[in-house]
Amino acid sequence: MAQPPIRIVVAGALGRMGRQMAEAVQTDPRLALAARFHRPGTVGDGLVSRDEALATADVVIDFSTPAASADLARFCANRGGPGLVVGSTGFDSAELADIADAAKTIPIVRSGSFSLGLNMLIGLVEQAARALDADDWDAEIFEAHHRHKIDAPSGTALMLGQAVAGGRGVALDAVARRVRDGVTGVRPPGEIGFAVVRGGSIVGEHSVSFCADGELVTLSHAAGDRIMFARGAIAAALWVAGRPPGQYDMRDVLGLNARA
Ligand SMILES: NC(=O)C1=CN([C@@H]2O[C@H](COP(=O)(O)OP(=O)(O)OC[C@H]3O[C@@H](n4cnc5c(N)ncnc54)[C@H](OP(=O)(O)O)[C@@H]3O)[C@@H](O)[C@H]2O)C=CC1
Ligand SMILES: O=C(O)C1=N[C@H](C(=O)O)C[C@H](O)C1
Repeated sequence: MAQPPIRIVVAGALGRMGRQMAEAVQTDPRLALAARFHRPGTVGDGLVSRDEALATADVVIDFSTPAASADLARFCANRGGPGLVVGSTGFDSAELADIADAAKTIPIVRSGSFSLGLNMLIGLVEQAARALDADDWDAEIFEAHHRHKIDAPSGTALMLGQAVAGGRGVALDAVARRVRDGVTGVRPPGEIGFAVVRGGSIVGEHSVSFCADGELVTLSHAAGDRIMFARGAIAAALWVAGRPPGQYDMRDVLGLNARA
């Protein structure tokens, strides 16, 4: 017998990704767009309040802001559901702790990128970082995005940084150089550098370069259309519906994480 469609609620509904998500959900026969909500007080014209929306949901897909996503995760955990797919980026440590806490009660898939290609690249970056000695190969991460993006480095760049750090067996926070300006001194070995461009309508470009004396290895990804983030988030929503509580990422959804 055919499965009933999974009921999706879209949060941050008037944003770039919120609009893209609603469109993608509506055209997917496995899903029903149950409701959309935006900021508190923004109702009408197809938007309902958060409380009303959540009452209709199997899964909420949320691309909004770090503060709004952390608040939503707390709220969903307190009411015992629904499960969440969180795409927002730029979280501080308190917001991340709130999400981790909520994931003790509800299932949450959170990723800085819902792109299939980018999540595959993460594994290649980790493998390269493991193989290339950090004393000889300087790791530099580049990202470019549209002029409206408000956080930096991007969530994806930080995921790539985590992959380099993981491959090297170090903590990213201990070796990340997120900004350079002025007389910065000689580059210390083992540092993981970040460079950021903001301009125009660039959807998202990322690369990781390993730079040695006389040679350079670069692994890169370019996003040409936001629709593929929306498709990845849909895959995550289908995967997370009915899962036990826990914090998952897109590599879990794609079966790319080895979990005990
Ligand atoms: N993980 C991934 O694959 C991807 C992640 N992203 C991330 O998703 C997030 C959103 O990106 P994008 O759509 O481009 O940004 P937008 O600014 O276009 O959209 C975010 C929306 O969230 C709304 N919002 C703010 N507070 C609340 C709230 N309390 N409740 C509900 N909605 C709220 C904003 O409203 P208002 O306009 O009124 O401020 C805004 O419309 C960013 O963090 C971005 O980095 C983006 C693409 C892919
Ligand atoms: O804000 C964006 O647009 C994007 N944000 C995500 C990030 O911070 O990495 C993903 C994607 O690159 C687009």
